[in-house]
Amino acid sequence: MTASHSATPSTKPDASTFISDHRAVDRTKLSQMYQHYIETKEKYPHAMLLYRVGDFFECYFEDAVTLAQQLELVLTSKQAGEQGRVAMSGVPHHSWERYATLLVEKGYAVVICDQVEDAAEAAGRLVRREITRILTPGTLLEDGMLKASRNNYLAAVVIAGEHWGLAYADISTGEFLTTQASNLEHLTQELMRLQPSEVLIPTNAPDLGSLLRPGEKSEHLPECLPPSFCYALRSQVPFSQGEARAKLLQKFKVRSLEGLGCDRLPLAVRAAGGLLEYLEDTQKDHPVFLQALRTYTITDYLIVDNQTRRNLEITQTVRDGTFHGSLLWALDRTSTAMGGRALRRWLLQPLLDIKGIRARQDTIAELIENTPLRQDLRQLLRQIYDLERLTGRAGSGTANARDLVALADSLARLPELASLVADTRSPFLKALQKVPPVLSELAEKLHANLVESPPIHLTEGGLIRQGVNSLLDERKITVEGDQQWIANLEVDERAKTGIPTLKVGYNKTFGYYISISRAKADSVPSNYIRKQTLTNEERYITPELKEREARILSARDDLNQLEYEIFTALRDEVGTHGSEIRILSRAVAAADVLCGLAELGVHQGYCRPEMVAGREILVVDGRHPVVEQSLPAGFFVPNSTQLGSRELGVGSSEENSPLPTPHSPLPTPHSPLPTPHSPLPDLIILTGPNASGKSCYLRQVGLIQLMAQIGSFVPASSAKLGVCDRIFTRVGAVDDLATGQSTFMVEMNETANILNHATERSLVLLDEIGRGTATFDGLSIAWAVAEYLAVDIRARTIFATHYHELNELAAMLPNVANYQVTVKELPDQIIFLHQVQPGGADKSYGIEAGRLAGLPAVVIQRAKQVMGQIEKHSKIAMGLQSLD
Ligand SMILES: Nc1ncnc2c1ncn2[C@@H]1O[C@H](COP(=O)(O)OP(=O)(O)OP(=O)(O)O)[C@@H](O)[C@H]1O
Repeated sequence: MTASHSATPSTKPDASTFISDHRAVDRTKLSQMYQHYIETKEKYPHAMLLYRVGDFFECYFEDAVTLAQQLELVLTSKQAGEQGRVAMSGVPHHSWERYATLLVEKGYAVVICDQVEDAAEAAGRLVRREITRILTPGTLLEDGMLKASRNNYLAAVVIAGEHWGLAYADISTGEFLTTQASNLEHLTQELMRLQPSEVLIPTNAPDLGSLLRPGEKSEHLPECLPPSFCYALRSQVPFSQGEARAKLLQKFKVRSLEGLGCDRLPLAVRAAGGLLEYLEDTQKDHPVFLQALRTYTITDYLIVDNQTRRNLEITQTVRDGTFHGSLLWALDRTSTAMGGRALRRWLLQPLLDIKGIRARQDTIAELIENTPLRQDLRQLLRQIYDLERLTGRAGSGTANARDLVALADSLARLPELASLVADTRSPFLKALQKVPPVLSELAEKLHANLVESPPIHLTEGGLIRQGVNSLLDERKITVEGDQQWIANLEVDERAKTGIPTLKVGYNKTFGYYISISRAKADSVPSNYIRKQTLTNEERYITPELKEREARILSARDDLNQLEYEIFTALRDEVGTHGSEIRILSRAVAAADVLCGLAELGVHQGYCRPEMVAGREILVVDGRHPVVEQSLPAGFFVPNSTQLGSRELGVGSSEENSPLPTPHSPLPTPHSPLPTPHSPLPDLIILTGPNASGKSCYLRQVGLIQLMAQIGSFVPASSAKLGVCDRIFTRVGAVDDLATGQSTFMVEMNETANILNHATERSLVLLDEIGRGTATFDGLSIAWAVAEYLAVDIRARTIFATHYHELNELAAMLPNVANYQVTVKELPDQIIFLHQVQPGGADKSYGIEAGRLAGLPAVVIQRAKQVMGQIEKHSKIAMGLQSLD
């Protein structure tokens, strides 16, 4: 590697000494290669062009500057003909994938222009180069560029007023879905759920084809699209109804879109068609194999907005964004990459349909009951590689021989899986029984053709077994014979010359040679022709050796070419079975998720929740699934929950005593605590000292509900749960500096969103409201919000607060109850019991918490004095008292 290519931090070069703008050059003065570079670059003005020159991929002009800056490489220059020096930066050819991945992760599209012939073949003329790959964040296939545990989505969006269409595909797994809905907020939420790597938007922007990197602003980016994604600006044409429809009909070889479920969804069709066109445009040489388009409806699933997903730490923690400590981390016992991705999808899209939930529960129950089946399945699943992605790579012609061997190994396991589940009742497991015989035959064929551990490179031979192809075998015998001749040559020549250190060697530049130490150089035979002199040795050739070499090299090239052809035919054959393999992959993924959940249920002592159509959330001895796993066994204190049992408008008149109308004068006090026979509350005011466990309890209830709606068993001794339509959370906000919003404004926006969208079927979890403003304002808002949720909406709500005044609501509203997290107060310390019990706390122990945190004693003393005074003269307390 030359210094100019080394991956060391860039130093600031003197830009006046070279040209870094390709438009500023006189092309006629550039040497031929640079002319070709510019021609190629102009076809892909918005991508980084990596151009193969010998052992490096190089960038010139502005791309060189970007490459050096983004990847901290040295920026240097290169003589480009009479024109002078141009900016240059480069990376070693064997590690281009690593550098391309980094660029793609930073939101760049990368075009690979490779040499497609040997420099020697070109013999003086310009080496032939071609575009071999176009990489954009949403169209990756390469193993090393994708995260095994998550899908890599390419999305396309079409917006028409308040209506929108969204299509998305993972080209590595073949998933392709589309939907249409109204309300742009839902579009934002859907994109946040998917976290696409790239989003296509049709625009009239002048710089079509460009890729906006995350955070990059553009007037062409509609406001409802979150700035955190990469956006590709595309022409409107492929997103038009006519073009898009035609593209879909042609791709899926159907006469109407009815079968795909989107014939009446014009925006969904336009988005899907535009996405297909993009794939054709960027993946010319790597045809993308997609499964039939599926149409879905966002309201068929539990809506968990982004805020709630974050607060409940479903896929990553709030504190540091890590996977470790998230719900997914706590639940994932899957054995395959496909199962891991499916579990993530399930968690991000829980069900509303009780039947669907119960079907998953039934399978988990069966797998829990049948321990041998569960264990055997898990054991076998561990031996199955990523069939979805291996098939995708085979279909697009990017799979190597190791991929095909892994695929064959996995396909060969499918009949074993099928026989394991022969007696199952579960439709999920039954799906594994249907292994088309053609797939077993394919596995056999791949095993019979490919060697057990083939090399990564496809053009250097060593891929195909003996006996597969007679021509190949013949050529192998010739090459082996020639190699033996070379091996014998060393022995013969040593004997002839009497030089025991004589060796026969090979290198790429000189081919085969005879090497003799310089000390013996005088005694070489006369037919030796000296070729190279090194410090300690002389290298020779003989006419005979060269003749043999030509034969060997040409035979070897032929051999390698034939092996490559046999290999690509096999790979294409795998591609033709893509659909069958992917159908089974999905079955394997679902079985794996359910097996993992069963395993988890057994080891963590989870129960099967009874899913009902009503509104109740009844949990006996519930636990937080993540905190429980982070604490030593037995340390977590279980707590029960009873919320919202009454069906609205149903039941006895006694049970359904009318609630006060919104904002009517507050009613007279009611019994503050629910007795076993009294109706269960819709809203719980939860008080308790700092760090007693309020937040943990809130989240526990939300997580149990969410787990139940993916069909999982839950951490509790028993549970009866009505299906929720949405889960909302509001948890201590942080300043949103990016949008310039204060803590309080973020909090109010989130609260407004909840009050505007929650229904009596929703679960609302509020962790403090109104703390970011003056005490009176905060308390008043908290009171009004609680009242609105309990009276106007009647959403099932847990409201954790340090405003003990809210406890008075329970005395006035029949569907509000007070609970507290208890502590034991000793003379010089507080013991956290983490028990949630009926009743309201009357103390916060905030000053005590300050003492424990190390505030100076005088400050603590003074704080106690001030508190005494406030309590004595508290207008808040007086005001509320007067409501009685
Ligand atoms: N049920 C429980 N069993 C055991 N430990 C618990 C339980 N609940 C909470 N904890 C522990 O107590 C710690 C504090 O809990 P949490 O953050 O929920 O308190 P909090 O009442 O919300 O505090 P604050 O009012 O200061 O926000 C947690 O980190 C957790 O480790």
